[in-house]
Amino acid sequence: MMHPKKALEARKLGQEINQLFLSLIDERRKMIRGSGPQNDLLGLLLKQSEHGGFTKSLTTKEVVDECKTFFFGGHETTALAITWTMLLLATHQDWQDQLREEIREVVGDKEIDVNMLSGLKKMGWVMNEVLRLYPSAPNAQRQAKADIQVSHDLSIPSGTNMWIDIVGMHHDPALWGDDVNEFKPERFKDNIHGGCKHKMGYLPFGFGGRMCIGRNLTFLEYKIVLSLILSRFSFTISPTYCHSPSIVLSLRPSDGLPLVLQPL
Ligand code: HEM
Repeated sequence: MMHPKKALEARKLGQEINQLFLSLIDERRKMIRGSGPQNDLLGLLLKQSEHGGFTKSLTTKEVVDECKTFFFGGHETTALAITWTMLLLATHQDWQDQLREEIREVVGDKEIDVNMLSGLKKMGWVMNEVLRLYPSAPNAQRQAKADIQVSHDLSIPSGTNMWIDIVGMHHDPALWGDDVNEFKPERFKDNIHGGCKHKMGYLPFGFGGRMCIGRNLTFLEYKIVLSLILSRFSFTISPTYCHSPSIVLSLRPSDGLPLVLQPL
């Protein structure tokens, strides 16, 4: 249970966030009346909230909730994936060089373009490996809708809430082998599961019908941001860095990630 003072603070913060989204929604509604709907996510949600469509209309509270899900689900997860990548590239200069070389080959002197991103293959392996070692979303949740008989001595009663430990699965030597804790992006070279012995053992974006809806956008953002950084700077880890990953909903470095950047 949360300390009452903390609970009060959390409630106040929650209200502030709701208020912030409500004012953004209000502003956007006024804009829509002036210049018509906009086809970004908020524009589409508001169109649905005002005109319904095939399904029922969304209430303003539901629009606020959707905004919160997308904002919190979409922002920090990608930012953390890039953060942990910076750590691993700072401590694995060979991979930093390989990615820079790949960017030179694929992007060259041109401005980066979305059609180039699929050519950044090694960067894709690196992202997969970073999300294996440091999954930004460290667990997924499910509720049993019926009694489940997992094995002869394990049954899960209907209604049980389950936390699926993604960090634990991604660090299980029985699934990955003795080099489980090593940074080896080449695991993903010819294998989308990274060579994991169980096809459900690698789940950075969850699974099934509720799998992360933003995963393709993440790959896009990740590759663009990383290409821009790598083509402008080389970097090493600052001597003040203290390795202390912690789970506060997401998996983050508790004392930040100080780096030493060198312009190229
Ligand atoms: C590295 C980046 C990301 C990671 C690791 C990540 C991970 C996850 C995970 C583990 C889930 C739960 C899936 C499940 O329960 O099976 C999830 C759900 C979700 N994610 Fe992401 N995510 C990322 C980026 C994004 C982005 C960029 C967006 C949107 C802009 C986004 C939007 C969502 C939404 C809306 C859900 C809920 C889907 C639903 O319940 O149907 N995520 N994500």
